[in-house]
Amino acid sequence: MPGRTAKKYAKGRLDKYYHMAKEQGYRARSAFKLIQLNKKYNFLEKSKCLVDLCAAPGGWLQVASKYMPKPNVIIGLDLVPIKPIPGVITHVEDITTQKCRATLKKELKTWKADVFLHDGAPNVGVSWIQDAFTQSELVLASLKLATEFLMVGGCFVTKVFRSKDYNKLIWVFNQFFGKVEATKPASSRNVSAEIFVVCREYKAPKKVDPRLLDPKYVFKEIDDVADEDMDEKKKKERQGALLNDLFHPEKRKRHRTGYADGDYTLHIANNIADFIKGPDFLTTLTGSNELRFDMDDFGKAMAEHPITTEEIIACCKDLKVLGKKDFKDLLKWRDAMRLDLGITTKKAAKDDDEGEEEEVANDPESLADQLDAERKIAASRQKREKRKARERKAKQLIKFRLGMGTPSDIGLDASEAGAMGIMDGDDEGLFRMNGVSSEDVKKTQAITAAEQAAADLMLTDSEDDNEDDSELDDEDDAAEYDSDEDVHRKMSHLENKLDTLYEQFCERRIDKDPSLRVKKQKEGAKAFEEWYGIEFDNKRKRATDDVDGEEGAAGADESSDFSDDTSDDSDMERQQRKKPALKQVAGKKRKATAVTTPEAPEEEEEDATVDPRALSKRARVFFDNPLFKSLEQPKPKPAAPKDAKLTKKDLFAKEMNGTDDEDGDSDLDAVPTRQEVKKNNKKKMMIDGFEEDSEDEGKETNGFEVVPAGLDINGRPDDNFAITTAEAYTLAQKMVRKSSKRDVIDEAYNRYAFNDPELPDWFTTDESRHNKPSLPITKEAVTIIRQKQRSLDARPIKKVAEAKFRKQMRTARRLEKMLKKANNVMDDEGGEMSEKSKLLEVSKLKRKAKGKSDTKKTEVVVARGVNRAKQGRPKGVKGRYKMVDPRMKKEVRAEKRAAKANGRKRRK
Ligand SMILES: C[S@@+](CC[C@H](N)C(=O)[O-])C[C@H]1O[C@@H](n2cnc3c(N)ncnc32)[C@H](O)[C@@H]1O
Repeated sequence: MPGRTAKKYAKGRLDKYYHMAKEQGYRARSAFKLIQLNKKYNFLEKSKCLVDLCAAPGGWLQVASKYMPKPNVIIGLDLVPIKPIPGVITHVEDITTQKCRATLKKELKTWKADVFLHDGAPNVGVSWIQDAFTQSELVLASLKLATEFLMVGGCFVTKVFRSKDYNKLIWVFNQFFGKVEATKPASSRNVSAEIFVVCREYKAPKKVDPRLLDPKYVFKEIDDVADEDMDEKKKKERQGALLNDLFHPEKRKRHRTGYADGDYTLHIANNIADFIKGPDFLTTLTGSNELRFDMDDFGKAMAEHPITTEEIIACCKDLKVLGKKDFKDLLKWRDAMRLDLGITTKKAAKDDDEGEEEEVANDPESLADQLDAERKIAASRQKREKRKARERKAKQLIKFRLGMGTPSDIGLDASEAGAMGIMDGDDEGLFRMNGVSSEDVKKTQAITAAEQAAADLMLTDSEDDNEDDSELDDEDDAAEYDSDEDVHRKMSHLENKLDTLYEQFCERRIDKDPSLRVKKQKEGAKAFEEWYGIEFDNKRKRATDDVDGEEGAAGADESSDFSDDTSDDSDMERQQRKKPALKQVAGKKRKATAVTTPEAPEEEEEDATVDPRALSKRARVFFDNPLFKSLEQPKPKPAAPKDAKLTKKDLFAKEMNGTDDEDGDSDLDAVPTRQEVKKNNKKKMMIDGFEEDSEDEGKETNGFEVVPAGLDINGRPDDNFAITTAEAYTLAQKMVRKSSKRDVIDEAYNRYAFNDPELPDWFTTDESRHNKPSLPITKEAVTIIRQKQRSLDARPIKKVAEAKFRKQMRTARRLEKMLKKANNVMDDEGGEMSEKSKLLEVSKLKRKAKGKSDTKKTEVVVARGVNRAKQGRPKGVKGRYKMVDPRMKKEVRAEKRAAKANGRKRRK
């Protein structure tokens, strides 16, 4: 894109020297080149006459005028006019012409210049080679002028380009000057091929050899001499090197002496005739980008020659992309063409071929080397492909791990998947800590193993035998996870360890924190109650109260169930003997789904081992589910003697831990159906899901003590069972209607209801904080509950009522006393008091009893506002009063303070 390149180039030009030149008022950034050259060689300070060739726009002239001592003569010449600079003479001249010489002579007259500057650069537009050549010509032209008008010891500063002419120019300079130094000032861009040569101590020879200043001679003669001097051996060496460059361009050596000959442009096109006829055809071939057939008639004839194939023409169009074979074809074509044209004979051609073959054979890259190199390339390509395949596989494994692929994606077929533990069709996405299926375990292990293998692959890709290693690894992994039992064993071992550690952690925490201990106990009791019902807890409470009696002692023991295992055992044994059916309550909650049917036979009712009254509301709701109706009730088995010995706590612990014995099924058989519950309780009164047996109140029936729910004055269950929350109210409302009741029951089977009892403790503990259903509430329910709460709040609290009562009592006592005294006064047996004084005394006592003092209070009224300067009773004041003004109040206080202080002084 030319636009972009131009922009970039222009931008790159705006460097710091550009900005500095702008700031300091120089016309060109090149001014700094002269400043830096002068800084190094100090030629301006001691010169009085200076000639600047190719001076436009005048940057160097500005510098010269600034640094040269005054008065001075500064002459500037250029092809283009230079804007006037004070004290500087400028002319429009071509420095290569005689006219320019005449102008200069006219200006200088008999003077000789101290310094000659030349910063000429050919105007661009022609080819680079042409530019370079003209530059060299310009240099020689400027040198020619300098040799004519420079004074002895004078200085000549010129710009040259690092080209094949560079050394020749330096040689010429050395013929005229005592000191010749090439330098590149910092302000000269590195990308520029320009270099500045400072020639000092001009020798001013009386006779100048015109050939030294003739470009044709200077640049040609030396080249020809060199070619002639080149002996046969060197020629062969050069040819060999050129062939090497052709066949192995990647090994081509850089020309460190300067720019490669002719390598000035990006694209070099030469005439095909030079290649066919020229003696230095190899140089032409290596130094060209293109060999053109259209430069002259010879070329055109060559293009149409029958030997010239289209391939040859195509090859000649872009030589830089050709390979070894193409170059060989080109050389063969050249030989054939030369033979055909009669330039060479067959014998000479044969000799040439031999020579060429010899060169090729002498080439350091022999065929064996080439084969070796090619083998290396093939091996590295293979390695690269292997690495890429491994990386691809690893990526797919990661994808699979993230659930974005299938085992087939990672190149595992069914058997491999099986071996590695990846099961097809396994859609269980979640891993469980407990009860992990063998499939899950295998899958996890396989993924881990596969990931490990992938990591190994990624890490060791540089090794040749990596693949073998990884294969071995895979085999090892497969062998490692061959056995399900092994996997189970390992997993359960790990889980046990984890559980143990968690339990230890919990215990330590509870030991440290007493509040946690209390909480834990409460939770234990609550959980127990959740399952067995509140009766057991009530019994425990009662037993605690009844410590003195025999029963009380037993109860006390029972109450210690929660802390002492041994006492609990003995006591519960007794309980078990009494109520063998109790143990049948035990069973896993989730297993209980396989329990009873409503159509259970009559005789089985007797074996209904659990009294539903003993169950909590939650447990009953669970077992009352209509789902159980459809299940067949298996025949109950007699209670196992082992279980009979178990205590309630043991049973509870068993259930809470989810551990079960072989008799688990029989336990489950004992859970009663709703019909059984109804039959068992048909003589009993049901109150809000809790029963009361008035006859058996306080007694133990069917293994559980039945404690009646309290009733309020309206005969409704007391506050323990009252609807106190908006949730309960909403629920109750729903339960009234048949359809909504069904919904409630259905909704009760939610994810919160059936927690997997096999989940680890640490998980359930954490979950219990958040795993609660949010029950729906209605606006109406909220309003009712609020009103209820308000009415409750309106009632006086106990303490206030007590305080009021105490006050009343005190008043009553006071009145009693007063009455006694009043009676005494009235009975004045001595007759010392008059009737009037008796009345006065009685009324005084009366007031005293009421807590009122005799002395009337005097109200102090400040005389401000409406009362300011008011005579008589102030507004709105009854009884005694005293008018004061704010000032007086302060003065009175001050007086009091002073009096007090005086009194103290006097006392001292
Ligand atoms: C790089 S500029 C010189 C800048 C100058 N040194 C400065 O500081 O302002 C090169 C100049 O050489 C001039 N030039 C090229 N060929 C010339 C020739 N044959 N005769 C005179 N001037 C020539 C161009 O016109 C151009 O202005």
